[in-house]
Amino acid sequence: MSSLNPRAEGPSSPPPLYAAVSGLKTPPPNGRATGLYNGSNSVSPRRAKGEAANQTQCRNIVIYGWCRYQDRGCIFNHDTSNISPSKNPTSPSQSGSHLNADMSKRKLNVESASFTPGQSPSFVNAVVASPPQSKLNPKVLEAAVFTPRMGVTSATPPISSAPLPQMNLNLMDPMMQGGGYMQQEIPPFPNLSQTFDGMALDQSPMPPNPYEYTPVTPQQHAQVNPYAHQNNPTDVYYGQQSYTQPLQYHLYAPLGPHKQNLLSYQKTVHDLFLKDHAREDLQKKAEATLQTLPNSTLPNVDSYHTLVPLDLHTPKPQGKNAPAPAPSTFGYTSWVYKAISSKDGMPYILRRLEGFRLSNEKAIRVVEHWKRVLNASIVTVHDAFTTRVFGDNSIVFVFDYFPLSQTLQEVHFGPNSRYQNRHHGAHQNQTQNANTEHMLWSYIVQIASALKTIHAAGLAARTIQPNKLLLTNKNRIRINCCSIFDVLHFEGGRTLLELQQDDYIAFGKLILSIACNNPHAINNAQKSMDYVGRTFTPELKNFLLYVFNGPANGGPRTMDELLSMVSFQLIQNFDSSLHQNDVLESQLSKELENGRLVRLLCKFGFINERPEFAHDRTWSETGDRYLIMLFRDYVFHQVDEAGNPVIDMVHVLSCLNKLDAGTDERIMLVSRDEQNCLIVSFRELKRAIESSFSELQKRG
Ligand SMILES: Nc1ncnc2c1ncn2[C@@H]1O[C@H](COP(=O)(O)OP(=O)(O)OP(=O)(O)O)[C@@H](O)[C@H]1O
Repeated sequence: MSSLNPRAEGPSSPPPLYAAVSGLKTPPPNGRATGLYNGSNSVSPRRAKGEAANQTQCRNIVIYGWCRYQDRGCIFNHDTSNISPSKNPTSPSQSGSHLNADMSKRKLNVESASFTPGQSPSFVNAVVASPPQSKLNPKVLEAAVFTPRMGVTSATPPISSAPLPQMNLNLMDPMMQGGGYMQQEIPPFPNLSQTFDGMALDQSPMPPNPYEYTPVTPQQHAQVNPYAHQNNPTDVYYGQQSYTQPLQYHLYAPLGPHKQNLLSYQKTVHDLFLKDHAREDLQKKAEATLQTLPNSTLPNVDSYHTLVPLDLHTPKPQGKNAPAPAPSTFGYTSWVYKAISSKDGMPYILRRLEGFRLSNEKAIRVVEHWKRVLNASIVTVHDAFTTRVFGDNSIVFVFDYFPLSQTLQEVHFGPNSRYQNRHHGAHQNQTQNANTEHMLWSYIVQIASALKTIHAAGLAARTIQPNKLLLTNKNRIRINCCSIFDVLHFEGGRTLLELQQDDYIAFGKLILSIACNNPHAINNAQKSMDYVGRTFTPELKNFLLYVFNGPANGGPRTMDELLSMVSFQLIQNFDSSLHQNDVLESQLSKELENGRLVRLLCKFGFINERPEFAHDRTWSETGDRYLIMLFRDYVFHQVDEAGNPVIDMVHVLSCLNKLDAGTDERIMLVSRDEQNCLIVSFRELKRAIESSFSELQKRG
């Protein structure tokens, strides 16, 4: 992979309080490395033949100035007197901003060795803790941290009892630290086994040894899979259970179902977001919901305003002398409006029946019963009232609104139906038949579920017909206009049992007509049933025979009997809907954090390049702003070795997510003139952005 350098112009040398590190390896390609450097010379320096171990300088002393194993069996020499102060990174004399004066001679260039992610933490420890102008052999800097082999294992005290190096989380405060990032004791890898909710930190013993060196074979180098969890302490992002990182719920997690033809670590940008067709569908629905009618003369009705007529395909009378329109299913001219409720701001459907006079007050109270009937396959009715705002006596029913829904009449038998070319008895291939049957069973299960609820509530649907079933999504239907017939025919004189039995027959007629793709299939019932028998499975025919003829014993049809007949289909439909749920949840998870990222980008935008503060030293030259500027380059302005812009959305998203999560992963920021490098964690960057933003707010 090619090495990437930020552009060689723009923000150059940092303000002095940031100590720089020069002569480092090039930054990670695309900055996406999640691990730490493991240079090519990462093997431990060997002792000269014959040299006693206790004569060999302990490498932890050389690098860190101390060895945590000194009193616990480390067999190497811990005498610090022969180490020059310049080699001791904790020496105050070496800290501070003046370090960067000499040390940026070696520029980064494309010849620099590339960064290899996922390795030992030694590199950053070494680099951050060691002043670059020291006389240390660079190989020492690059060497893996040395872990002494303990003499007698059984006598070794548990690691947890050893004092851990003191952590100072206030890494960014140059006053406190006297040297910016250079002087920081790198906190050990988070020890603790954190509970899953990320709240309680378990301070129990046995933290992992942060300095442990895990050898990596060349083969492993070649096959580094950034998503693999190898129980390696450097895998802080991909193996979180084992570590005490706060739970990284800010990061996008790859929920299934997944594409099979990609390698396990490959992703496309589209994989990170909602599928295009789902987005388009939702956007169209949102647009339809918000649609208004320009220059509308429609009145406000009760507490509903912004009426938009929806049943435009049905010709309606225009003007006083226009001929009377054909009565609707309900025997009255019917109007369907989308309207917004001023009570809750939600869209609803108002179905107005023109010229209806309510003769019995009790009739409209039936709607109260219906309001309590809740089923996913029923369009819920919310209210009913009479009104004269249209200049006549009208009754209005209020229903849930499902944007861009169509009736089954329109979908299967309308002029624009995609099923219109299939005529009754026309030859269809096996796949088409299987698809049609799948759809029919889906309809059957949903209607049966709705009828079960309705009948159990002591009501009858009375509107099982193609123009009163709404298709609100693929194969997703709902019974519409429930309650209307109950109000209109309140004193109809028919028993509940009769009405419920009628529901079964209407159910059968609907399924038969869709199966035969003919709205009048029932007119030639025998021929239609023969067609169903030839084309579909025997279960479908048996279902139709049951709803048309009733049980063999001549008794009334019951929902329980019907449901037991279709139980296998119920299970299959349930399974499909669970799959669908999984798909939707996976889609949802992709959009989960978008708002968060937009907020983060807004903060970036507010902070960066503020011309009015360009000459304000307290704003433009303090460390935070410089750091944020370099980070902006790191995220957005990467170039390849030929100087071409690298447009890598995944890199941007991954950086922003880690930034917002404030992870401890460190990255190297390089000034545009390549004179200065900073090694900084996302946690520090997050703190810088937060403090800059709050300072901006104070000034605002
Ligand atoms: N609850 C609803 N949510 C969204 N749109 C609806 C709803 N109810 C009806 N519609 C829309 O109104 C249109 C007309 O519905 P309607 O029930 O009046 O059908 P119709 O074929 O005109 O029946 P009728 O002959 O009884 O008037 C439907 O195509 C649908 O787009």
